[in-house]
Amino acid sequence: MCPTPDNLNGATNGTNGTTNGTNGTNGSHNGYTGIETDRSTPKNARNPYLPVGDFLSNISKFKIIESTLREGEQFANAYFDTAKKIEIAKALDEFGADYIELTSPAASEQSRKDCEAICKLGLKRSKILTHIRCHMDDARIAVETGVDGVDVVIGTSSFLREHSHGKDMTYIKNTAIEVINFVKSKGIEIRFSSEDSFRSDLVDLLSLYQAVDKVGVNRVGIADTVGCASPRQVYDLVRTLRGVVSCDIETHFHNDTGCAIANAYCALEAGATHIDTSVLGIGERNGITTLGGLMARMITADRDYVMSKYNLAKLKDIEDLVAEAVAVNIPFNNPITGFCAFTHKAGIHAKAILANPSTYEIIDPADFGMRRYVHFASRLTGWNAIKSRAQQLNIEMTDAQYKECTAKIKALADIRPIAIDDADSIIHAFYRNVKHGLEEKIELPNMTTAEKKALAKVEAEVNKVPEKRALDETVEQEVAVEQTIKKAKTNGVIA
Ligand SMILES: CC(=O)SCCNC(=O)CCNC(=O)[C@H](O)C(C)(C)COP(=O)(O)OP(=O)(O)OC[C@H]1O[C@@H](n2cnc3c(N)ncnc32)[C@H](O)[C@@H]1OP(=O)(O)O
Ligand SMILES: O=C(O)CCC(=O)C(=O)O
Ligand SMILES: [Zn+2]
Repeated sequence: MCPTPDNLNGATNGTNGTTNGTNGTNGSHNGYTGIETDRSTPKNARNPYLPVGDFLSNISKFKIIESTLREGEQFANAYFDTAKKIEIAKALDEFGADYIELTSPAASEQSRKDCEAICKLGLKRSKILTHIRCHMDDARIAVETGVDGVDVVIGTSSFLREHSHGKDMTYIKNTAIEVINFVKSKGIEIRFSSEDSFRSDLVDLLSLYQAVDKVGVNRVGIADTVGCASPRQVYDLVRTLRGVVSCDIETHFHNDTGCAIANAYCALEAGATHIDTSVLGIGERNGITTLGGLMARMITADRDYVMSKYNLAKLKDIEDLVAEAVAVNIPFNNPITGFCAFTHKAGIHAKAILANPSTYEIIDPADFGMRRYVHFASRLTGWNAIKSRAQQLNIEMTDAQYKECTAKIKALADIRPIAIDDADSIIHAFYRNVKHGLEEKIELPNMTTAEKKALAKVEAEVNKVPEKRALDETVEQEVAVEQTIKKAKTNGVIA
C-alpha cells in the first residue's frame, strides 16, 4: 500500500509549499516534514528477542515512582508554583504513573502546603509519596500531610557518612527502624533507601536492608546517587539484594555517565520492582532515568504490559508541560518525542520503511500518538521515496521517469539544502514535461546559475544528448565567472 494524501497532515500535502511541520500533540514535527506513512507494525507481535524464562525478571510487572515533583524540583532551572505542581501531578495521574513522589514537606512551609494540596486532589491512578531524611522530625511532618506513603533516605557511603550527615551505620540502622515503625504505625506505606548505594560497603548495605526488611518496610531502595554504576554492577547488586530481602525493591539512577535508562532496565531484569523516573530526566545535575526513555525501553520488552498500563499518548503533552515549566527544549535525540525520533532520511531506509516500518523502527510511533515521516528532500534520497512522494501528489509515472526525476532532485540538493517545496516543484515540472511530451528546462524561481547548471547537467547525462553537454560547458563558464565576482566582492576588491 502506498501512502495516500489522506495520510498527510496539512503541512505535507505539497499544495501549500510549506516546510513547517505541525506543532500539535499528535506527530508533532518541528522544522520540516516529509512523506509520512501510516502503516503500523503488527499490534500483537511478540518480541522474539525477549530474554526467556528468567524467574527474577520484572520487566513485565514493574511500577514507576515518578519523581518530577521531588527529584525534578532539584533540577537547576526548576521552580514549580502550586498551580504548576497540581497541573503536573494531574498529568502524571492521567498518564498512569503508579506513584508520584513529592518534595519533603520539611523543606519549606510552601512545600508542606503543596504536598497537602496534591494529596487532596484525590488522584485516580497515582499514589502520593513524599521524600524525607531519615529523621523523626521529618517523619512527624510527613505523616500529617495526607500522603499514601513516605520515602526515607540516608547516605550509607563513607563519603556521605563522613561529609553529609556524620552518622555511623549503627545510628543509621537504629534511626531507620524508629522512623519505619513510626510511619507504619500511621497505616501508610514506608520505603527505606540508602543514598549512594553503589559506593557503600556491600556488607553494611545488606545487613541494613535485612534489618529494615525484618521490621516490615514496604520497599527498600537502591540509589546510584552519583551516576557511577554500570548495568552489570546494577544487575549484581539488585540480584544479590533480591536474595536477602522479601520486600519490594525500588531503584534510582542518575545519568552522569549516560547509563540511567540501561541501569533501570537491568535492575528490573535482576528483580527490582519499582523504577524512579522524572519527565525529561530532570533532577540534580543532569538528572535521572527519563519517563519517556524508560517507556521506550520497556515497550520493546513487553508491549502489552506497557500499553495496558500507561496512557502513552499523554507522554508528549507531559514533556511539553514540564519542558516549558523549567525552560528547556525537548532534546532532538529524545526517545519517542525528539523531533526526528521517527524520521527516516537515507534512500535505503526510506525504501524499506515504505515497504514495512519494522525494518527500521523498533517502536511504532502510533503507540505514543506520534507519526513517522520519510524525508525526501535531500541528496540522500532515492527513487522509491520520490515515487511515494509523487503518488502523494497524485502523480503517476514510470519507474524510469521517477528515477530520472530523482536524479534532478539530487543534483539540486548537491548544491544547497533543498526544501520540500523545491523537491515538489521539480516533481511537478518534470511531470509536466512527461505529460505533454515537452523537453522544457526544469527551473525553480530564483535559481542561481550553478543550480541551473546542476539540473541541466543531469538532463544531459540522463538523456545523453551531446548538445546538452555543450550547454553544460557554457554554464560551467558562467559559474566560474559568477564565483570569481562573488570572491572579489567578499574580499572587497569590487563593490
Ligand atoms: C540525594 C538526594 O537528592 S536526597 C534529597 C535531597 N532533598 C533535599 O535536600 C530537600 C530540600 N532540602 C532542604 O530544604 C533542606 O536541606 C532541609 C530542610 C532538608 C534541611 O535544611 P537545614 O537544616 O538547613 O540543613 P542543610 O540543608 O544545611 O544540611 C542538611 C542537614 O541534614 C542532615 N542530613 C543530610 N542527609 C540526611 C539524611 N538522609 N537523614 C538525616 N539527616 C540528614 C545533615 O547532617 C544536615 O544536618 P545539620 O543541620 O546537622 O548540618
Ligand atoms: O531516595 C532515594 O532512593 C534516592 C535519593 C536520591 O535522589 C539520590 O540518591 O540520588
Ligand atoms: Zn536522585
